Amino acid sequence: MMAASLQFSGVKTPPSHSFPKQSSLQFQSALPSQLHFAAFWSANSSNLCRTLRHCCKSRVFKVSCQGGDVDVIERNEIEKAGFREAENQLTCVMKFGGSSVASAERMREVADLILSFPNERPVIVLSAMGKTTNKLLLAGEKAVSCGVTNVDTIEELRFIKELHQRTADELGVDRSIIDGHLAELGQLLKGIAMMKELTLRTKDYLVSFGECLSTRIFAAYLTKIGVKARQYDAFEIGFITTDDFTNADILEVTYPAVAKRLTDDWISDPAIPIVTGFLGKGWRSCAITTLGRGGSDLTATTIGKALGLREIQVWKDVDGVLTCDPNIYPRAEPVPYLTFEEAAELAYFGAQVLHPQSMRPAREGDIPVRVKNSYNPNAPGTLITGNRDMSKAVLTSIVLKRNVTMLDIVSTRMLGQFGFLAKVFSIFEELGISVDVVATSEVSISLTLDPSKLWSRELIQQELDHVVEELEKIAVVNLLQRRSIISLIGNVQRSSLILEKAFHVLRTNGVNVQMISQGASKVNISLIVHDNEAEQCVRALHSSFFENDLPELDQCGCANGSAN
Ligand SMILES: Nc1ncnc2c1ncn2[C@@H]1O[C@H](COP(=O)(O)OP(=O)(O)O)[C@@H](O)[C@H]1O
Ligand SMILES: N[C@@H](CC(=O)OP(=O)(O)O)C(=O)O
Repeated sequence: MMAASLQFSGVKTPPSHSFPKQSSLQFQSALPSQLHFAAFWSANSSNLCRTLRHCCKSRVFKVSCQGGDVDVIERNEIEKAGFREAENQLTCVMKFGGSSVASAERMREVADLILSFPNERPVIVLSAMGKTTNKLLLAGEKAVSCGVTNVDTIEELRFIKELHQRTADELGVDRSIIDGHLAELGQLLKGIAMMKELTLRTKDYLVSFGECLSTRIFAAYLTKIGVKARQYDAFEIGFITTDDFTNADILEVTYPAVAKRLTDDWISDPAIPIVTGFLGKGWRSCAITTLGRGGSDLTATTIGKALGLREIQVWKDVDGVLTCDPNIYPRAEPVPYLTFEEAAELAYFGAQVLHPQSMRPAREGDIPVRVKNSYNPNAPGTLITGNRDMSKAVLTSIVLKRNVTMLDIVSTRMLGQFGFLAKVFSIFEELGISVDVVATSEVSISLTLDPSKLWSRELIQQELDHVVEELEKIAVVNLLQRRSIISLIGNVQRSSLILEKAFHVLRTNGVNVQMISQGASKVNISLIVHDNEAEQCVRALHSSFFENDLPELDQCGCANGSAN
C-alpha cells in the first residue's frame, strides 16, 4: 500500500515526491469561503493514482478539517480524513432500456427501483417504451406509400398513440404532457406521405418521438409521486454529434456542455434529471440525430464521463452480460466481471446487450459500468472496469454475428507485397466500406465486411459488385456470402488452450473453419464459419467452455478439470 501526504488548506498541489511524475493532482478552490474543493485528476500509473482517481475524480468535496497528513488509500479513508462528497453532487447514471419501461407497470417498478437507492442522486436515461422505435420506423415506411389521407389509419401510429395515452392514464399523469408530441408525430407522417420519401434525416426525427414521449411520461409520474424530476431532450442540452443520420458519433464539445447544463440545473434547483437516450443534434445541420440502434447505452456512458460520476448502471431485461446470446442458447450464464476492452469487443462483434461505442466514454473516464436486470434487481449483474483478475480466466463470452460477407483476395503479383496490401485497403477506403476481420499472408487477404455499415445502405449488391470489380484489377477475388463470425472473447494469453478446445469441438461437430483471426486487442479470437452451422457451433462451444458436458482438454489434449 502506498501513502500520500496531502494538505487540505487553500489551493494546494501535493508534494511531488508522493506521486508518480506523470500524474497531476490539484485541489482547486471552487467556493473558497466554504472550503469547497474540486479535485481534477489526470494520469494513471500506479494503484495509488487509480484509487485516488476513483475517489476524487471531478467531484466537489467539502472539507471539514484543515491541514494534517492523510494516508489516502480508499474512498472511506478520504471520508475518514474529513472529506465529504458535497451533497449537491449527482452520483451515478442509471439507464433503463425499452423493455424496462415498456408499460405503466414497468415504469412504476423502475420508479420504485430508483427510490430504493436513497443514497444515490442519479441521472436517469430512458429509451423509448418497448418496441416503439421499430413501430415508428414501420409507420414511416407505410406512410411513404399509403397516401396522406390514410396516415391516421396506419396501425403502428394508432398503437403508439394508444400505448402512450394509456400509460399516462394508468400512471395518473395528464395526457396533455404528450398531446403536442403525438400531434406533431401525426403531422410528420403526413409530411412523409406527401413527399413519398423517408430520408435518413427524417427517420431520425421520426424515431426521436419514442424517447421524447417516454421521458415526459416518466418525469411527470415521478413528480406526481412527490419526487422532483426534470425532463431533458438530449438534443437541447448539448449532445452534439456528427451529421451521420441514424449512426451519428458524439463530438467532444458534448462533455463540457452536458456537464454544465446538468450540474448548473441541479445546483440551482435539484430535481432528478430524466434524459432521452439515443438522441443528439447534428453540429452542421442542427437537426435531430440518433446514435445507432441501442444508442441509449452510449448516452448513459457519455453523461457518466461528462459528470465524472461514480458509476454507470445500464438496466436491461437479462441478469447482466451473458456467456452467449440467450436467444441462441438459453443456458447462457451471467459474466460477473469484464474489462472495458472485453465488453467493447463483445459489443462490436454483435452482442446486442451493449451498444458498440458505449464503452469508449466509460473507459476514457475510467468509470465502472454495471449491467443489471430491472426484472431481477437482486441479481449481481456484470461489473465492467478497466482491469480485472485474468489469472483464472479462459473464455468470457461467445458472440455470433450472422450474415457476414467474406472476401478471399489473392494477389496476381502485379504489385509487390506492400503495394498489394495498401492497394486493397485503399479500395475499401475509397468506397467507404468498413472491414471487420482480416487474415493475411504475403500475397493473399481474407476479410469480412461489416454488415451493419453495408446493410444500412440501399445499393448493397451494386456496392459489392463494385468492390469486386476494383479488386479484380490486382487480384483473383472470391466473394463468399452468408458467413458468420464466432468471436471468442476472453483471455487470449491462453489462446493455445482456447483454440485447442474450440477446434476439438468444431472437429467433433464436423465444422470446417473458413478463416481465423486474433485481433491486436488480444481479447478476441474470431472464427468464420458458414451461416447454417453457426448456431450449432455456438451451442457446442458453450457446452465445452462453460458446462461440464464435455471434458476440458489440457495443453496436450488430455482430459482435465473445468476451465473457468
Ligand atoms: N451476450 C449477451 N448477454 C446478454 N444479453 C444478450 C447477449 N447477446 C444478446 N443479448 C440480448 O440482448 C438483450 C438486451 O439488450 P437490449 O434489448 O438492447 O436491452 P435494452 O433494450 O433493455 O437496453 C437481451 O434481452 C438478450 O436477448
Ligand atoms: N430506442 C432506441 C434506443 C435504445 O437504446 O433502445 P434500447 O435501450 O431499448 O436498446 C432503439 O430501440 O434502438
